[in-house]
Amino acid sequence: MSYRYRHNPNNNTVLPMTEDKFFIGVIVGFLAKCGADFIDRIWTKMTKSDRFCDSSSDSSNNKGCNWNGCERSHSTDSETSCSSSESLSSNGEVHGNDREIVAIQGDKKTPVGEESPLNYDEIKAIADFLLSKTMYRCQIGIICGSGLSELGNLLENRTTIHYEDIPHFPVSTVVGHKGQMVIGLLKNVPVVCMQGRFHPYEGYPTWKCALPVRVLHLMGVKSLIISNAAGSLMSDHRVGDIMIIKDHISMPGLAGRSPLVGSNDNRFGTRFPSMQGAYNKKYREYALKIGEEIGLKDNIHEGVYCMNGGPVYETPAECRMLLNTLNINAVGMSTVPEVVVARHCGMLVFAFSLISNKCVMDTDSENSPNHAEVVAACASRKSDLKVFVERMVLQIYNDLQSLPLENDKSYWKLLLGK
Ligand SMILES: O=P(O)(O)O[C@@H]1C[C@H](O)[C@@H](CO)O1
Ligand SMILES: Nc1nc2[nH]cnc2c(=O)[nH]1
Repeated sequence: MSYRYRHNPNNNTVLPMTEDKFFIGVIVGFLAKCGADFIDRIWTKMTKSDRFCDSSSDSSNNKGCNWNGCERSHSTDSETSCSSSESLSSNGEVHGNDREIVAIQGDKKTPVGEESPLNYDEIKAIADFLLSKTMYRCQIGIICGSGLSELGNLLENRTTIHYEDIPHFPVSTVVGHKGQMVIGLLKNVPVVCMQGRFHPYEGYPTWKCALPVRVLHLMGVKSLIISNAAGSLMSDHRVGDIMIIKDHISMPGLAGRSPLVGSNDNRFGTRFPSMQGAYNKKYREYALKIGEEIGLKDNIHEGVYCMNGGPVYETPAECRMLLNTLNINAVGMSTVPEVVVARHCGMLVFAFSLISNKCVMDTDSENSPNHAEVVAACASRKSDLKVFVERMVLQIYNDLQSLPLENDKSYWKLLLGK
């Protein structure tokens, strides 16, 4: 009988063992190692990249990961791979990689944090994709606020593109935001209309809330009509009134959440854009005039809009502060990132709030705002808004036809005011 020797680490001796026992030991050791590797691979797959980037059945929530976390092919950033540095917390709730942070609730993923903005080429690719779906070349864009999506249904001969079918695009998660882009004719004017927007409280960074504006810019849009639902702080405003926005205060912007945070691409605009005259004066004058002409003289106002982060509505104490200290007229949770990005790239902006509720100033009041009322208030004004927006589109379109050519210096003077 031949012997092999085995080291006993307990007492540092060498024990003899028969050759057949030795080979059985080698085979058992080999199988144990393979088993451990296999389990390790399965565990890694479950907890890291595959689970993080897998497409789940819920398209509304996995989109951010699929398009933006893993499949972005044009990025100049070398860290686009989805398995770069994700981590799973012990309670399984928050994952992150260099691209984005995703909150997991059950099997749904919501983007909650940092992700680098799309670059020029990526945004151009989205614009080209959308242009390939239509023969219209639109100079006017419309963004519909909560409950205001009906405006898009006015378009004739329209093409509808759902946000989930647009590469790199976020998806709408808020009631009253349809989540689709329509391109067609409004009073014979080619118009592109966003039926639904994105808000920071949905988990989107502000650059992503404003991403569609850059897309519209690269599609050729020159003037943007932006609508929102807002709570009014003014005693002379009524639910259903229109407030033409003349200026804004941006709570997220002042807190460092500007949509322009990050590297600046001069092809879009300058590093330090001015927001002076952001809300085009001529357009505001047209709107007041049109409002009067269509019988809304007592229902149309001008004012300053404040963007809050939401999703909570303001407390009565906050409402008193916004009115008495900051002189704000109406408050909402959107619009400003879109305006900032639009002005950065030289678009002309007209924005208005549909007053959907009166802000409650009294701490002991029984009244409180809710989203169903907000959406209903906007819907109840739809026929007036239809006429108002149609008239604005015609007026803006007429003006655009008399704009100088883009390579003329006076073009940029007109657009940027300098
Ligand atoms: O998208 P907008 O600003 O029109 O929607 C407002 C703000 C919140 O999203 C929602 C609150 O009711 O309405
Ligand atoms: N922040 C805020 N947003 C709104 N959107 C519609 N109404 C309101 C409101 O009262 N406050």
